[in-house]
Amino acid sequence: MTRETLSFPPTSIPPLEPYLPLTSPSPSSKPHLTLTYATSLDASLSLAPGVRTTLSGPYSKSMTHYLRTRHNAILVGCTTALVDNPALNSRLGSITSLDQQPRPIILDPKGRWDFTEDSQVIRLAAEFKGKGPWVVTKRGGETKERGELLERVGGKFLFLETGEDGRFKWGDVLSVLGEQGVRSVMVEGGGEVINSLLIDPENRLVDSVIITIAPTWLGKGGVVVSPSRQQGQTSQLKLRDVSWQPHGEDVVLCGRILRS
Ligand SMILES: NC(=O)C1=CN([C@@H]2O[C@H](COP(=O)(O)OP(=O)(O)OC[C@H]3O[C@@H](n4cnc5c(N)ncnc54)[C@H](O)[C@@H]3O)[C@@H](O)[C@H]2O)C=CC1
Ligand SMILES: Nc1nc(O)c(N)c(N[C@@H]2O[C@H](COP(=O)(O)O)[C@@H](O)[C@H]2O)n1
Repeated sequence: MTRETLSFPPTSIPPLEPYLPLTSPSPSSKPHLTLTYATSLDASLSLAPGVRTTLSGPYSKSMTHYLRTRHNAILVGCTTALVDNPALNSRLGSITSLDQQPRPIILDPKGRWDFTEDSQVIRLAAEFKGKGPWVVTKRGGETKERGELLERVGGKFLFLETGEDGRFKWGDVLSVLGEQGVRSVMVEGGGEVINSLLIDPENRLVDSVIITIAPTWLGKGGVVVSPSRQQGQTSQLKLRDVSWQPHGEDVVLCGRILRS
């Protein structure tokens, strides 16, 4: 498939800068986590689970590709990897080396992502247009064949234990990525990934939020961002240091989570 080449105007960078990871972070700190996704006016990420849905217009899309160059890694859940067959690289025309590409990370505790050499992210890594993905799984979620395929394109499996809910603790995910030298990660989705991140009790993991809001309603039945309220919770989950930036017909909301 021929992919487009994008450009992001340098004048659009300064308003984003306060929300982006430091270029020389302390090696001991946890990786900077930017939560970034595109949503409809009714908080949907897609029309339905399994339906890849374009929300970003051309300007906010190029912003996302710029953000991808400013993070060491880009993380999605295995349903997104399965249904979207995403590229997870940056297609900015200004990219000159593989070092500028983010490392794709797929959360896949049960080994559901059935990637082959034709999967976009694998093919692009083989063509040096993206880095080989790291698949975070539970022991038993890997196969020898998939491990070999990942290794051929510079990727690998990373192993973590899950809790009783079958999920990884987000703190463990960030620790294992930190041990691998990742200093910044942008989490793109999908719904389960974002909602599970937002119910973290202390909200100390998300450093900044950059959300593209598209002028459209997707209607009921979509994959919605709406974290479950914790038992007895009466407070709202709010943002601070908020800025709104128009990008074409979309608006980009930047902020940090207000900690209680
Ligand atoms: N508009 C946007 O910016 C984006 C839209 N999407 C859309 O989202 C939809 C997919 O979302 P969902 O169905 O909610 O699936 P998802 O992409 O969040 O993946 C869910 C799976 O990821 C794994 N997972 C999630 N959190 C985990 C955790 N804490 N520990 C361990 N494993 C974890 C589990 O295996 C779970 O079944 C797709 O339709 C996709 O197109 C996805 C990313 C961005
Ligand atoms: N920023 C943004 N806008 C949209 O309209 C989207 N549908 C998404 N989806 C996310 O981007 C991934 C696709 O990436 P590639 O273009 O294939 O590299 C998709 O899997 C979602 O994570 N994002």
